[in-house]
This record gives sequence, structure tokens and C-alpha cells, in this order.
Amino acid sequence: MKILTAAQTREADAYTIREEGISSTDLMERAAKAFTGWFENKFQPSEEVHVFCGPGNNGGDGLAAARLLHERKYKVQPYIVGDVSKASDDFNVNLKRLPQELQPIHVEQPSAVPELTDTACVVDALFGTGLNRPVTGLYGEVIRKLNSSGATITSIDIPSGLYSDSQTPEEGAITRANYTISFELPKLAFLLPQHENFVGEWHVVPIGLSQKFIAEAKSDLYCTKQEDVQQFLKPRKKFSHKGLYGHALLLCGGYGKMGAAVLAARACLRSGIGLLTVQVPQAGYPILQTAVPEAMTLTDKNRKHLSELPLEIDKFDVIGIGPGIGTERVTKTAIGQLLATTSHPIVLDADAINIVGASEKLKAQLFKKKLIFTPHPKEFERLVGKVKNDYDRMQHLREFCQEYGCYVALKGSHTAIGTPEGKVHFNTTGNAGLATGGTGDALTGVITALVGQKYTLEEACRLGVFVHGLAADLALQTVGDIAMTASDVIDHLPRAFLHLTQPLP
Ligand SMILES: NC(=O)C1=CN([C@@H]2O[C@H](COP(=O)(O)OP(=O)(O)OC[C@H]3O[C@@H](n4cnc5c(N)ncnc54)[C@H](O)[C@@H]3O)[C@@H](O)[C@H]2O)[C@@H](O)CC1
Ligand SMILES: [K+]
Repeated sequence: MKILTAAQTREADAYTIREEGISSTDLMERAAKAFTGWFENKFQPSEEVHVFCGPGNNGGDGLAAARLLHERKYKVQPYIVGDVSKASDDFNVNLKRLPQELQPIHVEQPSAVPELTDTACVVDALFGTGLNRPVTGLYGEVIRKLNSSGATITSIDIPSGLYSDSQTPEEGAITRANYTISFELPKLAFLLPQHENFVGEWHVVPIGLSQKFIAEAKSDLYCTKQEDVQQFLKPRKKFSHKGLYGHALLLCGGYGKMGAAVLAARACLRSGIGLLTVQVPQAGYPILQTAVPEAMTLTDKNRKHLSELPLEIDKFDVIGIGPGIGTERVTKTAIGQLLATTSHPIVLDADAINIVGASEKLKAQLFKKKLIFTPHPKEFERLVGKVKNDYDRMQHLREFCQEYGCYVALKGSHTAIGTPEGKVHFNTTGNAGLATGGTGDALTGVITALVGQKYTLEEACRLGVFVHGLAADLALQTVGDIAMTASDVIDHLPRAFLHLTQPLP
């Protein structure tokens, strides 16, 4: 699914109106119906609904929604904020359509906003994608008052004041929505962690914008949905054997962190790898052989740390390295040797990233390799330096991937996968239960397994991150997010793959 800019969304609206012979007023009615459809499922008609409308089409949506909710027996009070003498045409059409008994309150001073209790529902329709400057003055005061009221706020299309695809200037007020209901496609701003407290829980509702326009629109930003990954999932063949599904090598684990190797290995096996060899420091031999009997185990000559590569490194189709390995000098040397010798794809995680990030010499060895990095935001900064905000982080992600011709799965609530072409694919599965030690080790195992099965590096990243998040979503139903462990996520990988390959009842 593509992510469009605010400007492209306006063009999509205009194109749909022009090419599909629908009036802009009817498109607004569709948007308001889609919004109220969601709203009715969430809130009871007994609740008071205060709808705050700005001067543009977002305000028009608010007026239309006020009318529709009133028809469905909600107790609605519309507010018109600021000077609307130059309001949009569709705003005016919807103002006229308000029934006699639904008189709007004109807010020309912040004091005209009533004291709202925390049982009140607010619909925020002040500004949408037409926002063209930071919100200050009266509108800013109204937003601050709504934010501090304790009422439950639902924003139409986007929290008012939030820029959809660039950094909102500091002086601009932004609605802190509990829910955001957006039209047709998500906005980039929703996917960035810094906006969590503004966007709240977000949903996208379809309004029938031209699919032709969306398909042809140029964008480097995507959301990965289930149907996307299902398209490149490879079904197993009846006459197949383990040799067809790749032989992976995991270089993981260290003294006191052998669990990282166990988790990566178990996730790798649960993601379909044909054969798995794990090399661990000597101290890990009995642990691996006992905890993961399906894996072959090699031991390093070093008792506690990774210090050497297996002799026949080229027989492996893919190498996953990093979880639990530490940053000893001997380990750094081994990573240098790995980058210098193998031509097979490598998945680098955790301390492998920290080691590479701290060494210009190793960074110089990254060019023209088949590499996937799976950093969390701190590890990513060790690769690219300090970042200013989430937009800056995205820019660094694209530049790093383009410069080194590699893939980076930058982990987060919406893990962002950067590609050498400068694209970014945001993931849409997963939950806060993943914020616990070991889930990253599991992800390394999943992606390594998929690369071993000859998925392209892009497919392995997108499918791997998606299925790992889906496993966590399935685990959520039985263990919840507080108690979830990495092992729970791995234990739910089978159901997650089943969910993708077979329609569930
Ligand atoms: N026909 C369409 O184009 C559709 C539009 N839709 C809705 O329309 C919205 C976009 O509408 P518009 O393009 O009219 O834009 P908005 O409603 O977001 O706001 C634009 C108006 O606000 C003013 N403005 C912008 N920034 C301001 C600021 N910081 N302080 C004070 N005033 C400011 C502008 O001068 C303009 O009058 C979407 O977000 C969506 O909610 C939907 O109804 C779907 C159909
Ligand atoms: K809004």
C-alpha cells in the first residue's frame, strides 16, 4: 500500500472528482459516512459529541458528520471556529444542510469553548491535509483547551495542526487525539514514533478514491499489508527435500548470552530453513545441543566469544550474525574476515552492527555486498550518527541504504525497511509485547531463514518483519502484551505462517 503526500492526496481527490464524475460534495459525504460508520461502532449515542470545525473541507467533513450523527440520535453540538467568511464551498454546502435544531456555536474567543468533562467526545475537524502553516492564535488556543479537557478526541483525517509529511514546526499546536480516522491511505506522520501521543490509535477507512491515480502516483513510501507479503510467499513443493530450503549459518551467542543464539536458532527453524548450523563459543555447546536439537552445532576455539569463522564458510547460503556476540576485539576481527571472504548474503544484528558502526575500516568493506542490517534506533545511530527527529532518521535510512546498496530493517512500532533504491516499507503488524529482550534475536533468525530459502533480500525483510509481528499479534490473544516473551513470539510463528498460507476460519 502506497503512502502519498498531502499534495498528492489533494490531487487524488481532484482526479477522482474529475475522472469518476462525482461531485466534491458527494465525495465529502462519502468521507463523512465512512467516518461516522467507524464512530458508531466505537461510541454510544448516549454520549455528548462536540464537533469542532475549521474553515476548510476538513471542517466540511465535521459538519457533515455532525448531521449524520444527529440523524443517528447522538447528542451533537457543532462549533465553527474562527473567521469562516472565506470558508470552502463544500463547508458552506454542509453548513446549510445542518437541520434547524443543530445550530452551531461560533467560537471567536477561546472562552467560547465550554468546559468539557472527561466523559465528553470531541470530534476534531479543524484542519486536515490543507494545513499550510503552524497553528497559532485562536486555533492554537482552542486546540490546547481541547487537549487539556480530558475529553476523548477523535480526529478526522489527521490530528489538526500535525504536518502529514514533514516536521511540524515547534510553535504549532497539535491536537492530541485518542483516535484518528483517515481517508483511503495512511499518512507518513502516523508511522513515526514521535507522533504517537498526537495520532493515538489510527484507522484508515476507504472513500473510493481513484485506484488508477493511486497506482500511478510516484512514491517511495509504502505500508506492507498482508496481501503484499502473501503475493511473494513460496508454497512448498510435494517432491521437495531439505536441500531445497537452504543451509543457514548463525554466528550468535557469547558467555552469559547463549540464549540469544537459542532464540535466533529456534526462530530460524520455525521459519522454514532446510538446514541450520549454529556456531557458538565453546561454553555454548551443551546449551545449543540441548535446547535446539534440530540445529547442528559448531564450536569456536574461544570459550566465551566469537573469534573465528567455520572452515567451509562458502557452503552456507546465508549467514546471520550478531545476537549475543559482544564487542571483543577477536569478534571484530572475525567480522572483518567474514565481510572480506564471503559472497553470500549476511544478516547483521545487535553487536555485529555496533562493531561495524564503530569502525570506518569495516564500513569501507560493506560496499557491493548482499547485506541486511536489523538495528533498533540506538544501533542505527551507531551506523549513521545522531539523528535530529524521526524525519531525519528516515532520511538517514534512505541515504545509508543507497550509499551501501544494502537493506536496513529499522526496528520500531512500524519497523521501516530501507532499500538500495531509496524506498521505505513500513510494517503494519506487531504490538508493544515485542518490547522485550530476545525478540530482535528471533527476527534475525526469521530473516536469515527466508534469505536461505531464496527469497530476495527485500522479500525476506518485508515478509520476515511482517510474520514476526503477526506472531506477536497472535500471541497477544493468549499471553497479552505485558507477559509476552520472545519465546511466545517464536511459538506463534507456525500459526502466523499458517495464517498467511491458508485462510483461517
Ligand atoms: N473533496 C475533497 O477534496 C475532499 C476533502 N476531504 C477533507 O478535506 C480535507 C482537506 O481540506 P482542505 O484542503 O480544504 O484543507 P483544510 O480543511 O485542512 O484547511 C484548509 C483551510 O485552513 C486554512 N489554514 C491552513 N493552515 C492554517 C493554519 N495553520 N491556521 C489557520 N488557518 C489555516 C487554509 O487557509 C484553508 O482555509 C482533508 O483532510 C479531508 O478531511 C474529504 O472530505 C474527502 C474529499
Ligand atoms: K482534523
